[in-house]
Amino acid sequence: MISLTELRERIEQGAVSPDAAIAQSLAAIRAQDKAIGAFVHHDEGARAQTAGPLRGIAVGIKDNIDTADFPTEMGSQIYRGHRPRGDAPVVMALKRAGATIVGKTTTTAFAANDPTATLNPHNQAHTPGGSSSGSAAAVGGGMIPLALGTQTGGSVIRPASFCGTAAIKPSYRLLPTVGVKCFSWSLDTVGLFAASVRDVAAGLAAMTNRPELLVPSSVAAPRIGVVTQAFAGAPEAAGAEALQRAARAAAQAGATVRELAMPEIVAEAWRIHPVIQDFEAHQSFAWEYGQNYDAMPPLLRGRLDETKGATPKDYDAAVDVAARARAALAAVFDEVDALVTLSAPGAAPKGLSSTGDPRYNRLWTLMGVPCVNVPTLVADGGLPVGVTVVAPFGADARALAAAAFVEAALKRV
Ligand SMILES: NC(=O)CC[C@H](N)C(=O)O
Repeated sequence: MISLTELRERIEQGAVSPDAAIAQSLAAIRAQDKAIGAFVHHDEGARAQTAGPLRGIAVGIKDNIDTADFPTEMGSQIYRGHRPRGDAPVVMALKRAGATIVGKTTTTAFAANDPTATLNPHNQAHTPGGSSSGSAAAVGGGMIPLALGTQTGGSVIRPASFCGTAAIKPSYRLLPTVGVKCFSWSLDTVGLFAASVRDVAAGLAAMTNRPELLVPSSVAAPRIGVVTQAFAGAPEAAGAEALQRAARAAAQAGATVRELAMPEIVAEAWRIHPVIQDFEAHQSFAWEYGQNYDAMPPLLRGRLDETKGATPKDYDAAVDVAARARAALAAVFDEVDALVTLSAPGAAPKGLSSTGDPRYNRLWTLMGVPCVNVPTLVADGGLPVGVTVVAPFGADARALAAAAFVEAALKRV
């Protein structure tokens, strides 16, 4: 993978020019993307900017995010050739920080569950995950140092785990979702993929102009609660092993580590995430579903067919559960600094019929809390498996620092 912070250091030292850094990514895309299929469109003529903390950094943007310089097709034939007039604010934030947008990365149609043709860069017989399939595969495959994705269920953290990249799903609304195709406005969150936790932090700090998000050179050992999310069912062997390994490594590095059960209302929030997602999706996709039914992606359409009966009363009750669960989860953090949990049930599933299961991701999306994927082990077939580090709402710096601690601890075992 291309490390953003290492590349930036080389650019600052004059060892590589910003244009050469962009050219390196374009060459990597040319060499690899025919096989992987991470990009929908990319610009062979992309050039570096001359100033800004992200100068020379080639970025891929998930194709459900508006760009003026590339079509934005949402992974759906309904939007074939669609070209927004302007850039989404998150794209402008990258440009203002000096980054170069080199292309648009594949998304499952409307960031739901109908798989793309993108392959996992570590093992082409497997899915890269979704819905941010192209962003995870492009960073994991060493084509670009930074990419944007979005998460409504588990669409940033899970593909990051499957493709062996670090990633952050920041606190809800830290990054604006204006100009992002809406799926569920209570859940949709823009996230970042990069090679390491420090790289992700550097990207987010530059985009938001919040240097406090950078990981300090030394991180104090955190108090960690390990959460198995038993309410979501048991993981596969590789998922369980990743969680154990991360917990053990953190403890050996000096962290206080203990298993933590979630309050019942938090488990209840896990159950009702789909009620909120699907009720809002019916409104978000009212035009596509109502006027383009036949062209809708089949899995998303089927899901909307199944959930047509949901009532405002069901939705309001779910919103109430979510609010109470957020308060209960905040209290959990009186006792620990961060949680460590599963990023996925196991390694990336074989084949391209599924992008994997978001069951260990969706609770945290609904809670709005920052989540960082830390690559943890490599399972059979060369497939990576990560864990998720979670911090309280608004404590993105703490999530990143704790994740960097776990990442460094894993390197020592
Ligand atoms: N965009 C999303 O996060 C929702 C898609 C789906 N629930 C998933 O996580 O795979």
